[in-house]
Amino acid sequence: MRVLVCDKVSEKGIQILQNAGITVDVKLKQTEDEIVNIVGDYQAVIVRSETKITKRIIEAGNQLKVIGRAGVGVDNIDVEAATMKGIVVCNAPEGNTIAAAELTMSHMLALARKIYPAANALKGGQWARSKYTGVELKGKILGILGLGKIGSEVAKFAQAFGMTIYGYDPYVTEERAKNLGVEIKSLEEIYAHADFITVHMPKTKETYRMISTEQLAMMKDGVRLINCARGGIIDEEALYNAIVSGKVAGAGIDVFEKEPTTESPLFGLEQVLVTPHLGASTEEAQVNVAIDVSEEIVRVLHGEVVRAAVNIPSVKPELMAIFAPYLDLIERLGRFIGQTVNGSIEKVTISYAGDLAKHNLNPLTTSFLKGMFKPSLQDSVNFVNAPHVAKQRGIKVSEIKTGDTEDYSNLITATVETSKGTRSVAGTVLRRNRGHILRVDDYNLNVELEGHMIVAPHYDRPRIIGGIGTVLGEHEINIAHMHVGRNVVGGEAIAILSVDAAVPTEAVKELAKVDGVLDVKYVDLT
Ligand SMILES: NC(=O)c1ccc[n+]([C@@H]2O[C@H](COP(=O)([O-])OP(=O)(O)OC[C@H]3O[C@@H](n4cnc5c(N)ncnc54)[C@H](O)[C@@H]3O)[C@@H](O)[C@H]2O)c1
Ligand SMILES: O=C(O)[C@H](O)COP(=O)(O)O
Repeated sequence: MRVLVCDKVSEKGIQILQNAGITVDVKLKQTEDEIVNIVGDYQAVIVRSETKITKRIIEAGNQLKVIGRAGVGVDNIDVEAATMKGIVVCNAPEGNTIAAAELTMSHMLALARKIYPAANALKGGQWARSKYTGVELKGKILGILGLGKIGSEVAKFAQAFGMTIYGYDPYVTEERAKNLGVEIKSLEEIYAHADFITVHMPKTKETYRMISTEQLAMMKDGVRLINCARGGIIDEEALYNAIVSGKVAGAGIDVFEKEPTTESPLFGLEQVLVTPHLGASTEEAQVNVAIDVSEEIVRVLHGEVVRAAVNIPSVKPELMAIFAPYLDLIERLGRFIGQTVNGSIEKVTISYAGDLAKHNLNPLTTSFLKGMFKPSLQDSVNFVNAPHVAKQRGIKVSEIKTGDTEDYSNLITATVETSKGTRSVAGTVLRRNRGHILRVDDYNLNVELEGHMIVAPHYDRPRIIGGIGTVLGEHEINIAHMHVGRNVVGGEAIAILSVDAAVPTEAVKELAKVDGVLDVKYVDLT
């Protein structure tokens, strides 16, 4: 296995990959074309924020299984293109939190005390004390937009300086904010009252230029702004104008709309303190993120559970112990359905009953979809792209949590509606963690979901089962188990056979001709 490292990462991470038997090629500062030419030889790529992993690169990466970001932001990776190709995108979400929060505080303190212009003046030969009188943080209001990992750390640091913290984050509860000592406020309230405002959210359609001329005008005179998150969240031109007009007293900017950059009107203003995207650039953070992303890449390449994938649901290890047998069961239910329905699939409803229903069931539903598409899409569908394949095909997927476990500790029922009808299967995990199918449509049964199976709805009358046995015998296929489910004597019934070998298409056709057999499907669960 080979990993291509496109941006500078700590040796500690590279050692982890090498110790796992992975060949590591470090090729820095490559153009898109250069990467396109070589990426086909690699199963994994590692980047920081410099190298852009574009759709072209992803399309050329025929063996790519994972793109690792040694850091937080994945806006330099075309995650959608990776997802559609079934490539895991993972990051190192925690390793540089403290580094970025400390840089934010550095900017805040430096702005408050005018350290940058004062230092420059002194080095330029001016002993100008009164010109560089600053303000204190104590007693001031800090507005934090984005109360995730870094925003939360900044809140803690700033409280230690005696600041009052106002926070805005539509995805954070009042309870969590209260625990952090943050007062949740609207954006308007923050703009009206904050002495310092710092942004800590990802760059999205919603956050791009979310602080522009209109918002700056709503702010308190003399406000100081900090952006150590992503370039473009604060509109650079609007900021420039607001500083020149005197509305904004200062700004600390670590990230820019266009990177790298060595030219910006902001660089000409002494009230602006700039750093070249140094938020994560501490020795400690670089070791942390390199280790985290490398371990994640080893896990992906070894087929283990991924912890920090941004495009698949990750499962905590303790939950994984509960989920593991059900992930296997539900994938098999999906494969069973995928091979037994007629017509094109329009809707999938999965009902979960029992203790399982307490958890986020996204990984289980994804596993079902992966299994359902597997017979038609083979290896082009995986845990990463299965929900997107469903969406792309216009298939509606929903989950229901119910209480009725029918005496099993957990029961999963999947119902698939197609252009030609509905198929429903229910299953659970029984002895030795084996997945069992307990119901097909209205028929109750109990069959282990494995190996080669035949599903044959038929009329409940003599000689049909015998006819099926004769055909299989003629093809030298041994029957291991057989279960027949029926609801009304003489009505319709279903036969589910477990057989010891693959059933050739010819045999399936012959089985379908047995008088009284309504349909025959061969299910391969090997
Ligand atoms: N300067 C650097 O070198 C550096 C280093 C690390 C991280 N970062 C960047 O800092 C930012 C925050 O990183 P993090 O690790 O704290 O991420 P995080 O995911 O833990 O937190 C981001 C927070 O932003 C919130 N959010 C999303 N949209 C929002 C909106 N419209 N308004 C308000 N809040 C919103 C989310 O709910 C979340 O709580 C990211 O953009 C990351 O890329 C920069
Ligand atoms: O999102 C991040 O983790 C930071 O922006 C750090 O980027 P870097 O790894 O290029 O320093």
